[in-house]
Amino acid sequence: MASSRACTKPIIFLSAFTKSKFSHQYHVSFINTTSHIPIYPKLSQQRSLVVNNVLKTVEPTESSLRSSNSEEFGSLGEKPTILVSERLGEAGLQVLRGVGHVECAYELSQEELCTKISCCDALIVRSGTKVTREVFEAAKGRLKVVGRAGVGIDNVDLQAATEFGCLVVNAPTANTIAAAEHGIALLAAMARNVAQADASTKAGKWQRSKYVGVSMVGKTLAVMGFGKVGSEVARRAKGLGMHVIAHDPYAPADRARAIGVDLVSFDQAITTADFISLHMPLTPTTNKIFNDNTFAKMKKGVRIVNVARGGVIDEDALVRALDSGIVAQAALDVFTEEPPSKDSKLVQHENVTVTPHLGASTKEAQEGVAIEIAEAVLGALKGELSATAVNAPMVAPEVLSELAPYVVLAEKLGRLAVQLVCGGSGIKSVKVVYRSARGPDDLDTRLLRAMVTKGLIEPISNTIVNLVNADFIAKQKGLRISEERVVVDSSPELPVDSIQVQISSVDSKFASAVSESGQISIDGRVKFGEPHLTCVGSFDVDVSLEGNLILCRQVDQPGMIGRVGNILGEQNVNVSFMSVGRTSRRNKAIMAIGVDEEPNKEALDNIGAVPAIEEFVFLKL
Ligand SMILES: NC(=O)c1ccc[n+]([C@@H]2O[C@H](COP(=O)([O-])OP(=O)(O)OC[C@H]3O[C@@H](n4cnc5c(N)ncnc54)[C@H](O)[C@@H]3O)[C@@H](O)[C@H]2O)c1
Ligand SMILES: O=C(O)[C@H](O)COP(=O)(O)O
Repeated sequence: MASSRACTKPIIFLSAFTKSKFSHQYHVSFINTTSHIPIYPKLSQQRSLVVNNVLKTVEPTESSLRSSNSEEFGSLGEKPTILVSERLGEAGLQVLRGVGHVECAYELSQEELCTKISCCDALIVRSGTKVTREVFEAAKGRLKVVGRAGVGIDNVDLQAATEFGCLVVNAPTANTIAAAEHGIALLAAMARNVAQADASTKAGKWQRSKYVGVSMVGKTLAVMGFGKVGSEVARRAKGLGMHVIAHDPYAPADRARAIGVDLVSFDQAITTADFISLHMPLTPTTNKIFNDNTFAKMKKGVRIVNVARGGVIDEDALVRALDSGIVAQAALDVFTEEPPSKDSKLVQHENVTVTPHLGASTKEAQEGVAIEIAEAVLGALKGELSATAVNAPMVAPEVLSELAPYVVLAEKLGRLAVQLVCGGSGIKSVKVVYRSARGPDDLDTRLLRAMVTKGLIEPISNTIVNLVNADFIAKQKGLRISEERVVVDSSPELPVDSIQVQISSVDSKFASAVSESGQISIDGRVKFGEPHLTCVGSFDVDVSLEGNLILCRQVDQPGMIGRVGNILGEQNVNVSFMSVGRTSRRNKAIMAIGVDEEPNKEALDNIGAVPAIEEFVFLKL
């Protein structure tokens, strides 16, 4: 049950002081697209790409991206700088050049990369650039996004990226077919000794009996990793008349069945296969998963293709397995170390066919990957979160779209709440209570939690918080953020009825913000699409959260509004909203005053000097 109480006390809303609700300072709009998931939280704020939460609505079609210009990054003040450290298709470069300064600098040493990165907002890499923790450190907070023009992100230190609040996006679909075709090319080339026979013939020999191959039809192929590439390889191998089995602990059996493939256990796959094709990512679990033990279980004379990642094979063990004849042949596109050393026994082995990581290297795939990554990177630079983000939670576009105004509310409540704390950095425990008519499983609060966290942390530190690093930063600062869902009887059309932020075990600068249960507590809701503060401690208020806010507690008596209004007016401070919440007639009241400008010390002193005012606080939104 909710520990929070309902705000039931009367509210006096002073429309005479109210500016048009449309003259707000904050605008939020979202981009709805199937290829990009927009993200609100000023992902790139540390580089001032999105100031005052302004995001522009654009149609993120390919054509609009092509025609887009740096105005979409208007708040950056200048075009973003994008470093492309490996060759990228021209179409993608053109998309990038339409909006940013694009520097293509290939084969950089780690030192050179670290030097350049401090001047870059985005970095685009393929598999050849190691984006290590040192690179993120050297970026000094400027790097907002790393775009991996391809699938595998094992060359990017994701943990470091997350800690530095840097989004990592990849382009996971455009090279699938190219990789699958290369897998099949290697399979067939290996089975028929194409590479070896080619070299021998070019050397003037005519060795027809030496290069007798093996047939593929009717043979069992084990596809290890039944994802995008694996399933396309399986489909093609079926077309070659092979019997295809697959191992993938996470793949749905019905997807495999649909293309006539049986999902089997790891051991079943490797013990029964004549050919094994590797298509799993390199992870701590798959690292050297093919080793002396696993080779020993394989059928003698098995043939192995690897277009996934070199690291999934213990390469020394593979040499031993080739020498002993357990593995008859291998065809490898990828290596633990790339490029492999010139005297690599594996590369030089006569039963091994090698290519230099060419799986994704078709013209078509590279153009597709380049466009895919350019769109994802530009989206991230605009404050959107690409659907291909790999170190941030995925939030469905429709969820984001309906949460848009609540996201603003959540950040502002966090921002207000922390300013109510004496010495804000001592906060340890925060609770966010969401009141909603929807069932607990029908509201994704990760984005809201991230924004409350952002609001809580940013005013009291120089850390920039976004959806990528919010949970990490909170944990790092020892801030425990718990969430509570309260089902209320309101419209299920609205995702959230109200949000309450409670901070416990702290003293407040404004004692009236402390609720009866002892925590600093503020509530807000979205009204007319705009965030409003609706409750402070035990007092109901109703003030639009824009500009800045003065909260005063006074003895409820006539003339208070006029007196404070006059003081502010004399200092040319424009009052945008006023609202008074009171406990009972002529008793205690809280006056919430929205002001466009920051009042000077004299104005604040004068407000404090009004005899009926018992306490007040100025809060920056
Ligand atoms: N050589 C190249 O140029 C090239 C090109 C594209 C992709 N790749 C690599 O191929 C691999 C697959 O790419 P994809 O696009 O199909 O990725 P994907 O994510 O679509 O598929 C990977 C599959 O591996 C499965 N998997 C994870 N752990 C596993 C395990 N322990 N055992 C078996 N399966 C496991 C996953 O469930 C997933 O279905 C990646 O390593 C990628 O980097 C290489
Ligand atoms: O993971 C990938 O996408 C492939 O390995 C392709 O890598 P590349 O972009 O370096 O060719």
